[in-house]
Amino acid sequence: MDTALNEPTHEAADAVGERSRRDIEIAIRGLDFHYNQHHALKDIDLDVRRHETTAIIGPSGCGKSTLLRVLNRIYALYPGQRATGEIRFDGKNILDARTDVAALRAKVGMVFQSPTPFPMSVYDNIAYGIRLYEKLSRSEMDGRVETALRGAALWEEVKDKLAQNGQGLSGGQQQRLCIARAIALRPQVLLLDEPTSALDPISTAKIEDLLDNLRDEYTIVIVTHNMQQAARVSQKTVFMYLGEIVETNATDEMFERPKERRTRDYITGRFG
Ligand SMILES: Nc1ncnc2c1ncn2[C@@H]1O[C@H](COP(=O)(O)OP(=O)(O)OP(=O)(O)O)[C@@H](O)[C@H]1O
Repeated sequence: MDTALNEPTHEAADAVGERSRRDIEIAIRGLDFHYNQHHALKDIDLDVRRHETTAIIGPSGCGKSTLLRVLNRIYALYPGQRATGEIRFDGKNILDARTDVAALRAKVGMVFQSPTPFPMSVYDNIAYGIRLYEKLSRSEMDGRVETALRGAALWEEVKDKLAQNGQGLSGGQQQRLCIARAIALRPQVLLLDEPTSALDPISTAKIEDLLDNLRDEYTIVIVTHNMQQAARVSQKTVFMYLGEIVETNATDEMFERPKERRTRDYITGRFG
């Protein structure tokens, strides 16, 4: 009797299942990716949890950037690149041919390895993308630009230089400008492909702090070669090797008690 009383009811178990489904921002199932004949991602299954930072690590060429590029379908700009399987986001499979790719890219923003500000003013770097999607008054736009720059921890450094060319900022400031540009569109997900690899340690620390704050509002997926960085910024880590996911785990677990020998070898620097 006691046991029966202590066992969770089906309703309770369903409620837990429902809650954990709601916590998943992106559910990837059976994802394969080809660059023409090259099979770069093989049968990937992964849940990306909401308001968490997921780090993707693994040796060069294992498919980290490819996986990131599939999540906002940026690959679709290139002929010969194709993805099959399912990536469920916002209740739809984004690989479906009917997906509105422009709307998807507004919801799933991307920041690249090298800072890529547009050759225009700091202000217009932010306003440009917003204007593609929304018609705002000048004062509304001013507010959105300021909010985005504050969100990227850049406002104090550029508030008196909004008319200056964005390409004239320091490398670290340019990368935060790119983050501001992405969050100005109010995305749900931010994808970052080695965002600090071109930056000095102080700029890197600023971006890492920023990522910690951004997690309150966004779901973040970051590709990094730097294992200390993965350990510092993420809650979940994915280790990839030769186009497959070898291991996915809570970041602390992954670095303290890797389950797979290949993960252990990689994080202890035996290959990669
Ligand atoms: N445009 C392309 N055409 C053909 N093959 C490609 C292309 N881009 C990447 N690949 C191949 O796909 C595989 C995965 O590449 P990807 O860039 O995703 O790896 P990665 O883990 O991000 O590597 P790195 O850490 O060096 O950036 C590699 O074998 C790579 O050579």
